Amino acid sequence: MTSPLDAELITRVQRALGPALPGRIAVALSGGGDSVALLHLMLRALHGTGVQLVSATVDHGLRPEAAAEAARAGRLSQRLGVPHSVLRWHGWDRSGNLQDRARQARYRLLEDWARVEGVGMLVLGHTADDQAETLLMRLARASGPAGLSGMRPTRLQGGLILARPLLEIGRGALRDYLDRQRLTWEEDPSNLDDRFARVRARQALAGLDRLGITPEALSDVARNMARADEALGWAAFQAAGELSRIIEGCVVFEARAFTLLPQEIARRLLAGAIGWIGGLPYPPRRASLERLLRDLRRGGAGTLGGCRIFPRGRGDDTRLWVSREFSAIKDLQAPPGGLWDRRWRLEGPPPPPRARLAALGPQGRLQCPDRADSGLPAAVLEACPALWLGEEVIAAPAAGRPEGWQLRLEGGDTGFRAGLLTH
Ligand SMILES: Nc1ncnc2c1ncn2[C@@H]1O[C@H](COP(=O)(O)OP(=O)(O)OP(=O)(O)O)[C@@H](O)[C@H]1O
Repeated sequence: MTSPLDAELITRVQRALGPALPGRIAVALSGGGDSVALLHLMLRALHGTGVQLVSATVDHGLRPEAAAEAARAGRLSQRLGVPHSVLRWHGWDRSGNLQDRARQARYRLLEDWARVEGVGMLVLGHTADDQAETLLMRLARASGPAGLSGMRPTRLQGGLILARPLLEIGRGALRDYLDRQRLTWEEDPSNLDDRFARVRARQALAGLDRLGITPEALSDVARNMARADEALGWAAFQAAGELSRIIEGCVVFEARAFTLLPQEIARRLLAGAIGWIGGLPYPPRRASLERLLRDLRRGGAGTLGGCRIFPRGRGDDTRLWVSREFSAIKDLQAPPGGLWDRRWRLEGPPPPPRARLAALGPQGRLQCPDRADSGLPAAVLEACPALWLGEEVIAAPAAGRPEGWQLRLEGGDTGFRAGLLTH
């Protein structure tokens, strides 16, 4: 018999998973209470669907008892009829922040394993309490709507769906479930270590309850913010369609219309353009972007994230260019057929031996007598790729010297606009 409390949890998990399920789903099983509850609830939520469940535990090899814990998690999984794998991390080279490195390694190991196993969805045991702690930590960083959206319930990562079906369920309800099912779990000692911001956030949350700031309320805030963030992304996408063009890999805005945009939309467009051109792993910081926007609104220029941002033209014809910054790529080289600056290829006849791709730069620009015909600003030309042999430019298609060569933007020029929807 399924109790009403259990039935409600199962329904909430089913609703979070959605109707379109892949043939194989994997549970990231740390062995802690949340993911043990997740494994058990997934089994019941998927009963009768024909979906095959598997699980894996990452042994980071950082605590002596970790291997035994992973083995215990494995035995529990097998006992429930769910095939289990242990994934070992050997990679810490004592550089960087251990927690961060371990987390990145964990996600990578789990994702790689899931792909090999033919898994379409990997589920993680983050709860409403984890979400609330994340939100508190982001408040401390004065995040905007994107940051305050917290962790997303689902995310597509290289063809694999990462899902968090417990994200709106409190840890307390899960502990009660574990007790009712007589399931046992491991306590992670780092959960009590208040050197970690997350642990301090958890302790602070206990005091906020009296104000009605509960994990559930914060998790609702995250959901509301996610919707607002999505709408802002959509508005930025629309605005980009109306007032931007891609020219030689630069994003070019109509300056007047750009300065009339709401600040948040202008900030997103600028962050999107800089992210796309500069290939940054993280968007530029909000404060730097706002400073730059203020300068641009006054007719100024600036550099940020390996890009140069400047106005050109007069009156209503003024355009705002976001271009690669020459000094950020001046030492970058690639073989002629290779990818240069992550996004450019030069296609053409067989190149002479020892030819190389590099930025045209100020020296190269002077070797292109027809450069003015391109109508491109000097800063743009200097940051464009050219084919060099020693000190000589042998082709620079953007600067009026194609010599049978063509520049191609890897992935086309839709990346800028598409990125506005996903960030
Ligand atoms: N060692 C592990 N092996 C397998 N899955 C794990 C492991 N550690 C964590 N997970 C998965 O990640 C979920 C969240 O755990 P935890 O909050 O410790 O991880 P995290 O990835 O560090 O979270 P965050 O990204 O919020 O820092 C767990 O419920 C579980 O599904």
